[in-house]
Amino acid sequence: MSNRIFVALDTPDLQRAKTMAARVRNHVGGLKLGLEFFAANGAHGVREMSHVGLPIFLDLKLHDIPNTVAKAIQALSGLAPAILTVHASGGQAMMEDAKAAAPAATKVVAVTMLTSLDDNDLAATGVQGRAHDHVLRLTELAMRSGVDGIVCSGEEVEAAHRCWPAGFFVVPGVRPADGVTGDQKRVVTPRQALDRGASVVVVGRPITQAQDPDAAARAIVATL
Ligand SMILES: O=C(O)c1cc(=O)[nH]c(=O)n1[C@@H]1O[C@H](COP(=O)(O)O)[C@@H](O)[C@H]1O
Repeated sequence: MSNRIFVALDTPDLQRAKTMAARVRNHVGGLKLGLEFFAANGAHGVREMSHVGLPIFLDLKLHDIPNTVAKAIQALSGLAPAILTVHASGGQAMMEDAKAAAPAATKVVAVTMLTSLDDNDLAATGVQGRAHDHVLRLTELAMRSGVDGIVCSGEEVEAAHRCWPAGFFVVPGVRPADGVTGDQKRVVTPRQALDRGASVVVVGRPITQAQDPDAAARAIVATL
């Protein structure tokens, strides 16, 4: 994949997602469709977006008992996304069953700790220690379970990559140097994320909420 930017099309509006994809398709390597899009448009919407001709990252962050996650993935398998997310905190058996249920060509990646959380948020959930250590523990668990990789922030990706050299690393929560962070807390630039070992970076609002999304996407690509 020459362009390693996936644009997050976080909208419930299929037409808006199509229009945005058409505007930026020459500047990004793939489209990420998440809960907001899927709740409104379902499998039909994902099929429509696949006509754009870019790899689809279906980000549903599945997190349930192993049987339920496996059956959900089987139900989605006709969509054959390039990338699909589950939560690493669902545990090893859940990740093993998720990988077994997914089409061979789909990379199953496990979300470690959301980029919208910091050390204090982690403590509030009852987990002792730093975000960095929590991410590395979950990275090892994901690696043992046989999934293809993880989602983490740019703050941990270098260490995670060292611990799992063959892993596939998705880094969201990236912002251009002058970007508004919004609800993201563990933030780096797209360039830093890739330099530190990200396989792909996810960029949403810095492109989709820009006055000129094509120019914003081009400007990010120019920094890489
Ligand atoms: O799995 C993800 O893609 C994800 C994990 C994570 O820890 N943080 C995170 O922001 N994301 C997703 O990445 C995208 C980030 O969007 P922006 O903050 O608008 O760039 C959203 O679609 C989130 O759902």
